[in-house]
Amino acid sequence: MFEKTTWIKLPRNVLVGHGVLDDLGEAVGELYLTGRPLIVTSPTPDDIAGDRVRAQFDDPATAVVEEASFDAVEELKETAEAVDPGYLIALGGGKPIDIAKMAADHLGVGFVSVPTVASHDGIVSGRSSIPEGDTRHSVAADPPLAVVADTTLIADAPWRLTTAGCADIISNYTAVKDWRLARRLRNVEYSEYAGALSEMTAELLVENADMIRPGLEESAWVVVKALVSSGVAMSIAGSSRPASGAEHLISHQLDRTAPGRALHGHQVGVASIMTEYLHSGENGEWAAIRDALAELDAPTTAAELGIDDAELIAALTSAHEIRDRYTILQGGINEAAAIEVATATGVIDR
Ligand SMILES: NC(=O)C1=CN([C@@H]2O[C@H](COP(=O)(O)OP(=O)(O)OC[C@H]3O[C@@H](n4cnc5c(N)ncnc54)[C@H](OP(=O)(O)O)[C@@H]3O)[C@@H](O)[C@H]2O)C=CC1
Ligand SMILES: O=C(CO)COP(=O)(O)O
Ligand SMILES: [Zn+2]
Repeated sequence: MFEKTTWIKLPRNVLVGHGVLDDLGEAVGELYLTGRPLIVTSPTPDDIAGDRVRAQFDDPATAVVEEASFDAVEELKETAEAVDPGYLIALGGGKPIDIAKMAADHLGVGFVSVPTVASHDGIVSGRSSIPEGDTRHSVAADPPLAVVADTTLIADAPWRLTTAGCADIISNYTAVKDWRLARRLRNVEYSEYAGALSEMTAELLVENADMIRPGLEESAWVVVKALVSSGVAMSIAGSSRPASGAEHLISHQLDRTAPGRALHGHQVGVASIMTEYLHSGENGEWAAIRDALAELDAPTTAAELGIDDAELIAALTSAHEIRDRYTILQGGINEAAAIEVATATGVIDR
C-alpha cells in the first residue's frame, strides 16, 4: 500500500545566463504570483543589484538582513506582517536565501531565488541551514518557485566564493559514501536517483575543472548548473543527505568553534579529503579529491582555511556530536586517529 506523500518539490523556472537579472520580472510574471514582492537581501547584493531588481516590480518592499539566524527569520516575518507581500525574492548569497526560504515557508508564500554568488548548493535546495547555539538545523522548507542566476553578476563576484561552490560540489563524493554506509548499517532510506545525480554532478564539475577560471562567465555557468543539480538531488532525497555527510559535520563544528574563518564550501572540501581517507584508506581517492580542489584554487589544508592544527583536530573528534546523522564518524574518532588522518592527507603538517 502506497502512502500519499509529496515526493519531489522543484523550481518551475530556472534561468541561468548572461544578463538574466533583467528578465526577473518576466520570469516572476510567468508564475502568476499576485501581490507585492518583498525583496530579502544583504548589504552587498543590495548595492550591486537591488535597484535593478526593484525597477522591475510595482511597489516592491526591501528587507536587508545582516546574519543567518532564527532571530533574523522572526524579524523578517515581522517585516512581512507590515508589508503583506504576495511572495519573497531572495537576492544574494546563502544568508538572505536561507532566511527568505524559511520565512516564506512559515508565511505560506512562495519565493524566488536570485543568487549573486555561486558559493554553495543551498541556492536551489529545499533546505535551510541555520545555526543555533551549539547545533545547526537543516530545516526542510519549500524550494524556490524559480531561480534566476545572472552569470555576468556571478562571474564578477569574488573568485573565492565560486571556488567555495565548487568545493561544496566536490564534497558530494564523500557525502554519498556516508549515505550508502548509513543505508548498509542503519537501513537509512536511500535514493538511487538522488545518489547517482549527486555523484554525477561532482564528476562533471571535476571533468570541466579546466574551464572554471576567475572572471569567466562560462565558469559561472558550469558552477551554477552543478549547484542547481546538487540542489535537485537534495529535493529528490527530501534531505541534504546526497550533499552532506561527515565532511559537513566537521565544517558545521568549525562554524561553531572558529566562526567566520573560512567559507562553508572550503571547509567541507578540506574535510572531504580526510573523510575519503577514512572511508577508503591510503589507496583511496583522497589524493584525487585534494588535487581536484587544488586545481580549482580551493584550499586543501587547515592552514589555508586559517584554522590551526588543534582547532582542526578538535572539530574532527567532536563532529559526530553535532547532529544525529550516521556517517563514517559515527561514535567519534579519537585524537590519535584524527592526527593520523589529518597528517597522512597533508591537511596538517607535523
Ligand atoms: N541551505 C543550504 O543548503 C546551505 C546553506 N548554507 C548557509 O549559507 C550561508 C553562507 O553562504 P554564503 O553565500 O557564503 O553567504 P553570504 O550570503 O554571507 O555571502 C557571502 C559574502 O558574499 C557577499 N556577496 C554576495 N553577493 C556578492 C557579489 N555579487 N559580489 C561580492 N560580494 C557578494 C556577501 O555580502 P554581505 O556581507 O553584504 O551579505 C557576503 O559577505 C551560511 O549561513 C550557511 O549556513 C551553506 C550551505 C548550504
Ligand atoms: O551544505 C549543505 C549541502 O551542501 C546542506 O547541508 P546541511 O544539511 O548539513 O546543512
Ligand atoms: Zn554544503
